[in-house]
Amino acid sequence: MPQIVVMGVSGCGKSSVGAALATVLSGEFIDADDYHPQCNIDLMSRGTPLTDNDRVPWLHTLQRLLQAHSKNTPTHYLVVACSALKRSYRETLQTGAADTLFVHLHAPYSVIWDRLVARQGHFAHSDILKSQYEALDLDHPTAATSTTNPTAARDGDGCVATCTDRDEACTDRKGACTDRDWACAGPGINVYPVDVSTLQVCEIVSDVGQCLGQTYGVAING
Ligand SMILES: Nc1ncnc2c1ncn2[C@@H]1O[C@H](COP(=O)(O)OP(=O)(O)O)[C@@H](O)[C@H]1O
Ligand SMILES: O=C(O)[C@H](O)[C@@H](O)[C@H](O)[C@H](O)COP(=O)(O)O
Repeated sequence: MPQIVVMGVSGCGKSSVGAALATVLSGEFIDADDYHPQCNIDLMSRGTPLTDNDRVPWLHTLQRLLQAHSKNTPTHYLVVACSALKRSYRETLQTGAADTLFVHLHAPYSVIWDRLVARQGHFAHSDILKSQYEALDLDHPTAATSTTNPTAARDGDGCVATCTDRDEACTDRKGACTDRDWACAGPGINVYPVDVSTLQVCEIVSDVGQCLGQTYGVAING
């Protein structure tokens, strides 16, 4: 069974969805938040965004975990909640774990902002959210494009450039690629976009779980 990385900006629901998805898949769950060095936690607690350099050791730790899982041809899924904001980060995570799939939880800025402000007991300060959207480097289409966020708006246009490629690239894995299937975000990177604006966690898990079930022929629990 492959590795599933649940990705997106801080507050999009990675931990909630990732943990629930691992449960219905009878898989293992890892929260990338638990692998940040203390210096990164200190920065984010103060509302200071991480840089590429800050993220490198953290991403390599996660990459080793994904690689170890992939190499052992496991009989269970590994679900990792990790922001994976940039394409280069996703490529790092997939190094040595080419069968890793990504589920991108996305919503307009205002939706996520409200959730972050309401969230209790997390080290990340809501002030990092703007930088998270700015860092988000998407190369796959998403339905939601926020009018308040120029990065997201640009991604909507980016769909035109990527749709043709992803149709072909998906053929290897599934033989077909529709908007409801795993979208290919470039060679070797498969992304499944989910608009989390209105869906509850259980609905998101059901949606992703069904897609996985169709792709891998494995029934999900619940
Ligand atoms: N689909 C959803 N609908 C409503 N609230 C959600 C949803 N997913 C997560 N939340 C809430 O939003 C907040 C952020 O979710 P969390 O899982 O911590 O996100 P992340 O791990 O991406 O930072 C939490 O308070 C969580 O309960
Ligand atoms: O790359 C980063 O800047 C961080 O990893 C960030 O994306 C992540 O989201 C934080 O760890 C906050 O944690 P939550 O995403 O759980 O809010």
